[in-house]
Amino acid sequence: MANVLRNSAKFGFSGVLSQLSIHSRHGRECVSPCFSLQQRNNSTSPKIKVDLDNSTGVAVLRMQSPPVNSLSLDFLTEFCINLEKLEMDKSCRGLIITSVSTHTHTHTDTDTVTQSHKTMIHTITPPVCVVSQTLSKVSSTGLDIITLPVCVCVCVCLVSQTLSKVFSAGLDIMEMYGKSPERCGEFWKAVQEMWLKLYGSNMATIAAINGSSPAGGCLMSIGCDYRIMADNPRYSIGLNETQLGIVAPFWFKDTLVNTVGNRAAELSLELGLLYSAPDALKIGLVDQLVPEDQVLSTAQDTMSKWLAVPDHARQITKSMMRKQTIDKLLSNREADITNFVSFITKDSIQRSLRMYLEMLKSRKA
Ligand SMILES: CCCCC/C=C\CCCC/C=C/C(=O)SCCNC(=O)CCNC(=O)[C@H](O)C(C)(C)COP(=O)(O)OP(=O)(O)OC[C@H]1O[C@@H](n2cnc3c(N)ncnc32)[C@H](O)[C@@H]1OP(=O)(O)O
Repeated sequence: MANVLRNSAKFGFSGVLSQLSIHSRHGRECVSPCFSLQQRNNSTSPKIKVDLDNSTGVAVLRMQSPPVNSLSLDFLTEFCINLEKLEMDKSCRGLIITSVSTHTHTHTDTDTVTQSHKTMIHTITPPVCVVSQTLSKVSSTGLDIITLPVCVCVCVCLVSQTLSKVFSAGLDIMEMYGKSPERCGEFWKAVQEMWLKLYGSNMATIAAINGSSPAGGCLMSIGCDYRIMADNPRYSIGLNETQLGIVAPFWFKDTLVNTVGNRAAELSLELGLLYSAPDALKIGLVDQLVPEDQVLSTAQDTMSKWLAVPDHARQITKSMMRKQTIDKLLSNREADITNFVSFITKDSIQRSLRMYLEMLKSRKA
């Protein structure tokens, strides 16, 4: 654990703050007034909202990065900053990780809002000037000209963008597709950092899984001490990397083995299985199923049981269980980054990723 904390110190606040996103994948701007507003609301960053209840010592970290809480470099950086802050806050003993179902984003100055199926104008706060316009836009193929209705809002307006029913869609595939080796290396280092901080956390951690949680989303869940999942037939969870033509790294595999045992992990990884909530419960991938509207309250009740155990005893025991797995990555970090970069930049892997992305989009169409 100490190793983990020492290591994370390298990723100090000033360094990570300077990496904070200015643009999300969806081209939305996060300007500094938005950040300060979030701070007043006890949130520490735009893609993640954290509420620490000082009376219980329990923090709830809500992922709010539409459309699917994918783990981009920006997202991972913010996640690590938040974890680091909570870890250093002696009043925080427990952490619940979940996804919000609605994301509120603040825009300032002149802003263009495109009304798509995932975006709607939620509130417009006066003083505001709304001008209806027609926007001509060249599609990504460069062939079609499409016309979209837009509203141009001057001054301040609040926009609400709905998240899919996901906990997290895992690593942001766009971070692995068509990127330079340097950028891939930077991204992979952030993925490692997220796992090291979470798996090695001194806090008691509970994943309140209120949506689908494939691949990296599953890694985040099994990085916690306990998992409560919504009993919803639409949701699934698992390390499905092989289905994308990619391979789960050894520390993903080790975390899964530590959670469900060797045989279930072997089947699960080789076949790239995504489990329904009841099947995930059966193999021990999650610990408890509850109706969707009770996921967070159950996590809070469960957390009080975890916090009834004296911290030092729980932490030393956790370290004893996880240290070997953590140390294995710590002593192979650079080699793991090199492996990832050379694997992911291969033409054949890039082709697999492209086909997978196309499949995701065509499925929607
Ligand atoms: C031998 C040595 C090995 C060394 C190491 C090497 C290898 C690397 C290992 C890498 C490990 C990788 C881990 C990962 O996490 S990979 C990501 C895996 N994730 C998935 O497979 C999930 C894909 N997504 C879905 O299944 C669904 O989107 C959903 C999460 C179930 C939600 O479904 P739904 O509500 O219907 O939403 P849509 O499918 O319509 O998606 C909305 C938009 O979001 C885009 N999307 C979805 N997932 C991702 C993602 N992971 N990254 C980026 N973008 C994503 C989707 O395309 C839609 O975009 P659009 O609106 O622009 O069309």
